Amino acid sequence: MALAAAGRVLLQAGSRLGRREVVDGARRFANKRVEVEADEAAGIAVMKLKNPPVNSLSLEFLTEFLISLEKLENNKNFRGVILTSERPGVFSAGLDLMEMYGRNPAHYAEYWRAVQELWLRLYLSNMILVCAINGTSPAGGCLMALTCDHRIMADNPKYTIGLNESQLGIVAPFWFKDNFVNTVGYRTAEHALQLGLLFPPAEALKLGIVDEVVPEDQVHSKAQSVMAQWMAIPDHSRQLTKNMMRKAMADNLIKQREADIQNFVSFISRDSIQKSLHTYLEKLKQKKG
Ligand SMILES: CC/C=C\C/C=C\C/C=C\C=C\CC(=O)SCCNC(=O)CCNC(=O)[C@H](O)C(C)(C)COP(=O)(O)OP(=O)(O)OC[C@H]1O[C@@H](n2cnc3c(N)ncnc32)[C@H](O)[C@@H]1OP(=O)(O)O
Repeated sequence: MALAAAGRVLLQAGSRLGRREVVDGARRFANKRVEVEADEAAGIAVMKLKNPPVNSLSLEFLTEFLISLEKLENNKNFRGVILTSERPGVFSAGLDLMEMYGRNPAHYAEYWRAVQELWLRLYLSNMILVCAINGTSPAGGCLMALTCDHRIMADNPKYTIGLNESQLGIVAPFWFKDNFVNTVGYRTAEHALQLGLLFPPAEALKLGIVDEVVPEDQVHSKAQSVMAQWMAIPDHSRQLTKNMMRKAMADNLIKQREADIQNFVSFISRDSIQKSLHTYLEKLKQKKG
């Protein structure tokens, strides 16, 4: 119920944005920040993140992404989604720092609800989610990948993935942490989260953050072939199994969703945390100069 209500709010927000949907022969639809190549006959869609320059998860991006995902969820012909970036090199730079810096508490609360919604929708999706990680994927970008059923990363040592929040002076929320612990195990998570480590593909594979590392030009074909394997499993048994594995963790957030929002708002509003974010943003700018 809570999920459905939040979804409606996002849909309303989406229509307020007034984006015109572009339909290309029923096989492709797009809003400004997400491109969907939908092969209804095959039952597979490719969702490409396209929020330049670095696919940060801004409020507008989250709204558009959730609307696109919901369209696919509502069409029973779609059984699988491949998530990837329209801009190879960066899968996603994670949460948009500008949504968490210098804003007011009401904005922080609205933003955090949308971030929660993204995680819940992806984590509990009945569809098969395969992540084709064709670039760097820190923090919230890594979280998106962690919600998927299978992760394939491009074999480029320049790309990294992980939860680096502590390097920014912020803390990965408990549900980021739970998703990570369930993927890599407690000790690895404890170590990586405290240090805010980002891992290149070979190490990410060793730790189980990703399931496969393949040459960069094969990420998409590999994602398609993995999807074909998963599609061969009957939906009902796969979905019931997925739900059995994931429901408890998602319920843990659902039951304390409002408290989590309040925690986030009071944490992110602290002067010391705003100062840390300021320093980090300056560092990002200086890197350029
Ligand atoms: C007690 C606890 C209670 C509650 C929990 C509390 C808090 C939890 C809070 C939050 C959790 C947050 C999770 C996150 O996802 S935080 C985001 C982490 N992301 C990063 O650290 C990535 C930062 N970016 C980079 O490292 C690089 O940009 C890159 C490697 C992704 C890409 O490098 P490039 O060289 O290709 O591009 P840049 O020149 O660096 O960037 C271009 C442009 O984009 C801006 N930018 C980069 N990342 C972000 C971002 N995440 N959000 C907003 N903007 C971003 C960057 O500043 C440049 O802007 P300008 O062109 O200079 O304007």
